This record gives sequence, C-alpha cells and structure tokens, in this order.
Amino acid sequence: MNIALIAHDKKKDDMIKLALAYRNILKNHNLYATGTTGKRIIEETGLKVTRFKSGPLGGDQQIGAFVSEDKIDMVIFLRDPLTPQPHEPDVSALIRLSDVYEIPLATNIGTGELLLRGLGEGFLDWRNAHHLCSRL
Ligand SMILES: O=C(CO)COP(=O)(O)O
Repeated sequence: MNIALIAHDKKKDDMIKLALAYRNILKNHNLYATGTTGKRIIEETGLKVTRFKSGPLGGDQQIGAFVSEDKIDMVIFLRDPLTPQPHEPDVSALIRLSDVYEIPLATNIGTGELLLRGLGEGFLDWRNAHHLCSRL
C-alpha cells in the first residue's frame, strides 16, 4: 500500500508518536510525506519515506496529484485546526481529492490510529483488488 503522511507543525510530534507506535505496520508499506514531516519521520523512526516538497511550497499538491493518479491508498494528514495556514487552499484541495477518489483519510491522531490498525488487520486489502481491476 502507498501511504501519505502529513502533519502541520504543531501536530508533528503526534505524527512521530503515531509512526513509532505503528512502525511495525508502516515498515511493510511505501511511505510518502511532505518535506518536513518526512524528514522528521526518517530521522526519528528510521522508516523509509519518499519526501515531496514542504507543504507550503507545494507538497500537499504533489500528494494530491498522486491521489488523482491512484498512487495513494491512504492519507494520514494531522491538521492543525487552530492555526491559520498560508497554503489553506492546498490543504482543502488534498482533502477534497481524497474524497473524490474515495481514499481513506484521517485528519487527526484518533482516526489515524484506527486507519493504521485497520491496515494491519487487512481492512484495506480492497485497494489491492481495486488496483488489479483498474489494470484490466
Ligand atoms: O504544511 C504541511 C501540510 O499542509 C506539511 O508540510 P511539511 O511536512 O513540509 O511541514
């Protein structure tokens, strides 16, 4: 599975906690992240992550493009709802595209944990069937 991990600055510590707690599940998947989130995950968890640009510099849009190309199976985007973001339109666009393509999306650590547990239990295996069908 291809998983996108993104966190606003005040939520980055939560992302690290989540990634450490579910490291054994995440290590079996392809991880993608916006620039700074990815840097921290790599440094603090040892997980392998493909990094895009930083969010405010276009990283959210790059991940959105992957979503639109069916290259992302799950998005965990720990948003900070209390701090205005200069790139708010990009944030909304990524969330919108995840809904357009019906990609499981978590915007807080509680739902993020549920998605990762579900991933470990195989609840997202339908995405593999979906990929097989789209290739026919
Ligand atoms: O701003 C972000 C998401 O909107 C995250 O970007 P960084 O991971 O580069 O901080």
